[in-house]
Amino acid sequence: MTRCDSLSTFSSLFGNREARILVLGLDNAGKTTILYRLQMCEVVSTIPTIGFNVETVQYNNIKFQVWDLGGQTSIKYLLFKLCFLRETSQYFWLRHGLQMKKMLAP
Ligand SMILES: Nc1nc2c(ncn2[C@@H]2O[C@H](COP(=O)(O)OP(=O)(O)OP(=O)(O)O)[C@@H](O)[C@H]2O)c(=O)[nH]1
Ligand SMILES: [Mg+2]
Repeated sequence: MTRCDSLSTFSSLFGNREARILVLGLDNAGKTTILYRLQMCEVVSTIPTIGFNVETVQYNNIKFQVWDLGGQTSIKYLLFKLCFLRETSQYFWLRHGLQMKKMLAP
């Protein structure tokens, strides 16, 4: 899927407006890779995200503010709270099937 294909899919969800997207997932799921793939059309090498990355991605008339939240357990539940408390247009939980057990662990 190209960058434009991906953004076109997102834009069909939001229509013509600004949108804030929260990308959630376990560590090493590929969240930061997706963020920079959308923004720069490149697959960049990443390191584990401490805290978050936030970038703006423009596509046609739509401005996406994409929040990529580090998946480390210590901040995972804080970020969940943020997700529900703040005004967020959409959020995505990025997961790998083999990580379900880890996600469900206390
Ligand atoms: N094979 C494969 N590897 C991927 C893919 N997406 C990301 N990776 C690799 O997975 C590793 C982790 O990617 P990140 O984007 O840093 O993962 P993350 O979800 O941001 O991780 P945290 O910041 O720790 O929460 C990197 O080595 C990426 O190159 C994918 O679609 N396929
Ligand atoms: Mg990351």
